[in-house]
Amino acid sequence: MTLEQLAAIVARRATGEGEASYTRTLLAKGVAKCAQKLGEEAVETALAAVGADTKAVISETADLLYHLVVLLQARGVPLEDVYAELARRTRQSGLEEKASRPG
Ligand SMILES: N=c1c2ncn([C@@H]3O[C@H](COP(=O)(O)OP(=O)(O)OP(=O)(O)O)[C@@H](O)[C@H]3O)c2ncn1[C@@H]1O[C@H](COP(=O)(O)O)[C@@H](O)[C@H]1O
Repeated sequence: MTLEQLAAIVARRATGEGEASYTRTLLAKGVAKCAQKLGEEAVETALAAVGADTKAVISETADLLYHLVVLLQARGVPLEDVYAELARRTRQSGLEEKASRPG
């Protein structure tokens, strides 16, 4: 499952009718609740990262990424815009690398 696939599922949950969905319930609570959940999952991921249980790191990271995608949906920010920002930074750091190389 990629972030794009997850974002597509989350977007469908946001607009779709039908059976109960954790995602739809969370989105209905608004941006502040989604942000709070993201913060909680970030702390849980950080705590897992300094522990010994690698499976916990993976599981908490999956929770974190899911809640990040939900928050972006709640704020109306497309994943593509985040990718574009990452790409912009990559180009910049590439130029800096070249500029700092001797010769
Ligand atoms: N990846 C996830 C995912 N990761 C975590 N979670 C849910 O996130 C919740 C977080 O657990 P917590 O104990 O922190 O939260 P809680 O106490 O239940 O809720 P709060 O009262 O704190 O808000 C759990 O209910 C998890 O099931 C997820 N729920 C959904 N997805 C994806 O979203 C898709 C749509 O899911 P539904 O909206 O449930 O259909 C699924 O097919 C998955 O791909």
